[in-house]
Amino acid sequence: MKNTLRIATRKSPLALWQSEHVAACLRALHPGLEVVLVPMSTRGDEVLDRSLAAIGGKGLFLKELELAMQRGDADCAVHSLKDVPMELEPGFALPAVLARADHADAFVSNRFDGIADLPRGACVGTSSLRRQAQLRALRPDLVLRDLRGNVNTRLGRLDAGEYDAIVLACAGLQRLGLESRIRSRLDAPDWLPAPSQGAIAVESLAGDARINALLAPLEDAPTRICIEAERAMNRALHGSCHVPVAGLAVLAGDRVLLRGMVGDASDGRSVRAEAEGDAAAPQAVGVAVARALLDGGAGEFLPAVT
Ligand SMILES: NCc1[nH]cc(CCC(=O)O)c1CC(=O)O
Repeated sequence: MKNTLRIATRKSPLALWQSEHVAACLRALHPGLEVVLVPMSTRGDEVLDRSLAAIGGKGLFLKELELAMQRGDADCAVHSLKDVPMELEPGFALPAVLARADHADAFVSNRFDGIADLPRGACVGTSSLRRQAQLRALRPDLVLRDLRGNVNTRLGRLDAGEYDAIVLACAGLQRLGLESRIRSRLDAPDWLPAPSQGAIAVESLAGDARINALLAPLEDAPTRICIEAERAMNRALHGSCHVPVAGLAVLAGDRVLLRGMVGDASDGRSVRAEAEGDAAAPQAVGVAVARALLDGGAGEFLPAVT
């Protein structure tokens, strides 16, 4: 068998950048390995006129890529980890999470430097319930409008004057060479990103030992610790793109500190909690923060937690 590894990827510029990045890392790690991309379209990319929540958000960007792996048309898939559901489909694994890039959100505008500078009633574009909840909490007067599509599409609509400002992930802008569009970083502790924001993960068939051995050296251990805490919190809250859950873990030596937030996108009320624990057991920290959030009343903002 030829020494080849095929990466299934979405076709958006950001997805292609991320997959090319993983391909370049793999070529450097394994001289002689031929690494090719298999670009494909997913439902999440095609349906742009409805919110992700309305078309059944969960795994929307993954399904077609997983089917390609199951058919044997691809060996692995590259994802933004924040778009990966908390529970993978049976038979799939995440053998590698790469070193996290910038985790923060970006305030992007052609006229204003930050949220505090927006005039009363200004219009901000974002379809993320998490971003909407945090904007509402800071500025109840803002008009929040949906904004979907890939990063370039969203910037184009800002530039066309449809919004006074939009919120995007810093990591996506940086990867696409658009860092100069960031007017200010929205960062912890005041503003929290999506769990796993800024981290790239590689998905594969759990039983594919040859591929998983090739992917293993891409892993970044500190990033894995942080995202395990964030994803355990999100899992315990039944978090998904239907739910405004935010969270960020940071490592300090052998300790991991996790901050979490659950909010209401319509009225800006929110609950926050944080916990610290042993970096050897990050999921316990995630569960502790989820419990503290629920004790603080977060259940009211969550559809399905029992
Ligand atoms: N929801 C789409 C998405 N998924 C991952 C990123 C950014 C890159 C990352 O978080 O790693 C983006 C764009 C955005 O939120 O602005």
